[in-house]
Amino acid sequence: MTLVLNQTEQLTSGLKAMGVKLAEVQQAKILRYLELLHKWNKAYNLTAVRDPVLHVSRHILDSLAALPYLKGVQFLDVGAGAGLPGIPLSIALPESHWTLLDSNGKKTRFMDQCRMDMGLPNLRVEHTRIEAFSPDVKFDGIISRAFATIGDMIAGCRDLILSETRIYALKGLYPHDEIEAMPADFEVVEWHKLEVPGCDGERHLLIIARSGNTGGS
Ligand SMILES: C[S@@+](CC[C@H](N)C(=O)[O-])C[C@H]1O[C@@H](n2cnc3c(N)ncnc32)[C@H](O)[C@@H]1O
Repeated sequence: MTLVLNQTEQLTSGLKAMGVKLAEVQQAKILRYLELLHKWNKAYNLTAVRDPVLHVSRHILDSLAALPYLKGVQFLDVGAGAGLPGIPLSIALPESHWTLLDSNGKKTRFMDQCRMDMGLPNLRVEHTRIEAFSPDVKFDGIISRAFATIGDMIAGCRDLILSETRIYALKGLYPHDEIEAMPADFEVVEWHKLEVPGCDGERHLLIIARSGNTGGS
């Protein structure tokens, strides 16, 4: 009970500090996700962050920090693991559609369990390697956190990246080397330094697109 209260308070104050408004039902879904993550992490090793007190800042608020910069309605989270950042973002953006993909069956089963338990009709889970994925939709945005270098992410997703697709890469330190090594037909169109309550260290969001895509909608 104490745990839930702590997480509730942390979530409420974190969202307020970030200027993110979520309805009560959305906040309840996020708290239920935290509960499931804590429960199944013990058995399935879903995230290296073991302390549930840190899950709010390191996982939920960190994921939601990308919220103001997302454009479009159809998103793919590559290497979503336990559902990050895709699950918090799909809860915050119920009108958009989210495909959460991972090659690890334990993790996709967990995400599917969350989808059913929490009632997330805008979420779809794919158990496959990104290189083998052939979707039946076009993505406006492809997002990842802690998945791969920018170059490897582009290589894995290349066939899914249309001229108007934006790639969102959540990073710790500013990835100078990765940007330098990026394929020549891609460019960084936006860079945002993120403030995440409760997270020490730097957080960056790089928005990348095929050259010539300014991201206007
Ligand atoms: C370090 S975890 C990050 C998970 C999550 N995005 C997060 O921030 O907590 C990287 C994930 O990428 C997945 N992965 C690695 N290579 C992949 C590939 N080629 N296709 C799909 N998933 C992959 C792994 O199974 C793992 O769950």
